Amino acid sequence: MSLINLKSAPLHEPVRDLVLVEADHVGCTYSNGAALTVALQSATCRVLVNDRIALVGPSGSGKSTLLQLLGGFEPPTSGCIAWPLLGAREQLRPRHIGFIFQMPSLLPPLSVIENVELPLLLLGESTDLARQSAKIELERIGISHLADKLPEELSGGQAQRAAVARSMVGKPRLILADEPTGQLDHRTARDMLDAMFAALHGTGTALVIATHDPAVVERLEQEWTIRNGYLEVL
Ligand SMILES: Nc1ncnc2c1ncn2[C@@H]1O[C@H](COP(=O)(O)OP(=O)(O)OP(=O)(O)O)[C@@H](O)[C@H]1O
Repeated sequence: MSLINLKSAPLHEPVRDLVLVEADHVGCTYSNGAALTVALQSATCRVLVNDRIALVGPSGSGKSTLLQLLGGFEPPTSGCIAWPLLGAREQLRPRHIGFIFQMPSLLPPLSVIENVELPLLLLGESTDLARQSAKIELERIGISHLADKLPEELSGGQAQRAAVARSMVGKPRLILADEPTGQLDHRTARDMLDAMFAALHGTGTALVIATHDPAVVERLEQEWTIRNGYLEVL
């Protein structure tokens, strides 16, 4: 459970010291030529160290959009987002924020272990250390046996577990996951969440998971709901 109900809490110390990301009346409108889609409207929320948050809502309600804004992929079209503990938007990934995409996102020419070690290599880690860390992460997520496979040789669920390992290998302080269990059967989903929670235990790393799965929601401590682009933070 979050230490404090932050929706209304004033930003006094020590609350300020715990804020990984905060969105203040954030909106996002996509424009494709003359067509405008308002995906998110005036969303206000904060993620603290150690939070475990489920982001729920109907398909098309704006969950992915909010996660991508919190992950700093794009600036919002209105409102402000800040990452007080993490730094500027350009420096967030992969060092501070791990992101698990809804769609398959492994690089096709690289093996599973090469995909998983890549964030560390991009951060300047030595090849030996990166390989060692990637092996440990694959073990944690239970897919060591897939290390040398190419993405095209994986099932959707196996590819998603590799993406989870990749998101965690750099020990980010915030993990944003877009439907990470969407392609997994119940047992595999449960095992993967067990592995994620075990790996995150005691690290302070916060987790926000967009999901339609009630079994995932009940394992998290807070629930945010989006409907038609409007976010409700309980
Ligand atoms: N790149 C884009 N260009 C235009 N419209 C977009 C784009 N991305 C999303 N949208 C629209 O923004 C709205 C919110 O989409 P979003 O993907 O955030 O919803 P979601 O809640 O994550 O849906 P789902 O549960 O199906 O993944 C939808 O109407 C969608 O069609």
